[in-house]
Amino acid sequence: MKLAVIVFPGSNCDHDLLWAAKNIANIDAEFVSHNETSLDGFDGVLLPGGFSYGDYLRCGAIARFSNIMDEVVRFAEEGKLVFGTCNGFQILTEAGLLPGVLLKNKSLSFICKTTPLKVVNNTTIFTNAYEENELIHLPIAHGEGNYYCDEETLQELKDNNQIVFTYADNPNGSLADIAGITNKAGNVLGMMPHPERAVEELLGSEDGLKFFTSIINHFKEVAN
Ligand SMILES: NC(=O)CC[C@H](N)C(=O)O
Repeated sequence: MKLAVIVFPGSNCDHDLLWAAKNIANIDAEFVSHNETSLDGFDGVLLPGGFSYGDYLRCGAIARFSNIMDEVVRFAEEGKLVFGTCNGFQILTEAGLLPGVLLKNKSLSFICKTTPLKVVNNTTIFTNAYEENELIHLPIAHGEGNYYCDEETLQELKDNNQIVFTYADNPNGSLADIAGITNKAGNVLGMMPHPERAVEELLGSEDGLKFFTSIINHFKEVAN
């Protein structure tokens, strides 16, 4: 099993994501430039946080047209693992791979802190190692993390069990306290918090480790 970590101009969590996957969780992973046109040889793709293209127009709005995104769309459609954290989540919504949008935080300020979250769906390929409703602590660092969608979409998210993480203490005004959602098929996850920044005691929390363990569990299951 091998994962690609996409590097966009302005990504700043790409090294954190590769470090967490490769050096901490022992998942084979490699950087892939946004300019590449193929993800052959990879089983899943991770979109890191950052300020791709300087957040111009809207966060993720330009990155969504990168060469590699056709392959990310293909992975999503083929049911392969696709994950985006923070700016990665914004790119996934801009690409139409996840419903809704990320608006400016209600406070209009950039928020950088560790925040409590609830794992409301532990049946996904990204969260199977967590307990249902487990309370975890992960860092957030964003200016535009205020999730919004229309009522019909929210109902669909609820009906299909697509809401995966909710904030226990809503920091940014997100609708229904949403911190992370999947697509309908469950193979694409976007979340504003950073599991990759919480994988070592040194970082203040190890609560992100089970995110990577979940992915390993999933691939073990697929292999059997
Ligand atoms: N850490 C990040 O990925 C930040 C995402 C985006 N630049 C924002 O401020 O919302």
